Amino acid sequence: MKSFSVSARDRDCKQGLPRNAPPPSLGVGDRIGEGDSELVLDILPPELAESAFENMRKEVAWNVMHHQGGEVPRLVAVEGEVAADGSFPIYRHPADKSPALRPFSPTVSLIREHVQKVLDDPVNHVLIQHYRSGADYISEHSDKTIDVVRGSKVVNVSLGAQRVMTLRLKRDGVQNAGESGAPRPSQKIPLPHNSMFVLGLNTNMKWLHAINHDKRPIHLKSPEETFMNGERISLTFRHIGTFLSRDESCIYGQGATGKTCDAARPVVHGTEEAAKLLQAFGKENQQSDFDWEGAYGDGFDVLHFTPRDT
Ligand SMILES: O=C(O)CCC(=O)C(=O)O
Ligand SMILES: [Fe+2]
Repeated sequence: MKSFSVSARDRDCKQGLPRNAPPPSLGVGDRIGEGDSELVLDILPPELAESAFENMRKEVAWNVMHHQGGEVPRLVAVEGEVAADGSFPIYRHPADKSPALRPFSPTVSLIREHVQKVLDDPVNHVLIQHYRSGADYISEHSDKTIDVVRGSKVVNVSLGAQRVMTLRLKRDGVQNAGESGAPRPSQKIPLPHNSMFVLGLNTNMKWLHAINHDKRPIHLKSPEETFMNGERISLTFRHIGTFLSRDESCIYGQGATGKTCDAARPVVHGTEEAAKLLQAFGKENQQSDFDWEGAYGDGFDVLHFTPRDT
């Protein structure tokens, strides 16, 4: 992908902004995060961008997802590439239970083709999220990379109302943090309709990202922000390297203990394994020098997590 020079705004950010300065608003051509992330506009041809939202409303199997016993504040769906033998990719992250993966639906398939062309890399899994209004949001987090093919990038396609992606340096990455209470550098990236935000794994390691809620009254919002009645659909495409067998009894690949299809092992249901993986997820959220090999390298064969841990 293209790389961009450091903008004046970013230099300010790296040197530490005055305590009350608002975070810089970044876009195309700016250095975002660690410089391995970028915003791409007009990712889909106009006809597809125009029809995709309404088609996905009908074609996608929307679910309510739970985390720590409560409903997450947006609707979600999971789709992916199902192999001839029925095996399929899994993306594990702290949720009480993720929706079942379905094969790519027609409109999502078309979007995926454009993403792969622009990214010049394959993606085989998508988490689709419907932010029904400005009240829906996703809390600050790092994407969990146990199952994401190492060195690949995560992509967020935005359709509908413009929302803002906020990046914030992890606490342990801030110089003189602690007693002095140094402010944590933060960046805001408005995500317009028909754009693609590319999250590099280095940025994911050092920064947290969120779509904060936006409860401003409608008259304070721009036409871009009230487009589609304030609703937004995002598609988070990933290249996943961990797979489940058709009947979900066996697991193999990058994030499992058996690294190849032949070495597939039974899925583990033990709470101890789940607690260990949740602890590793917690580290990935907190540590800007997260040791992937140390935390995930041996692999985990658990699928479901209990509500209490992370
Ligand atoms: O909705 C978005 O653009 C962000 C989604 C996200 O961060 C995630 O699914 O991990
Ligand atoms: Fe994310």
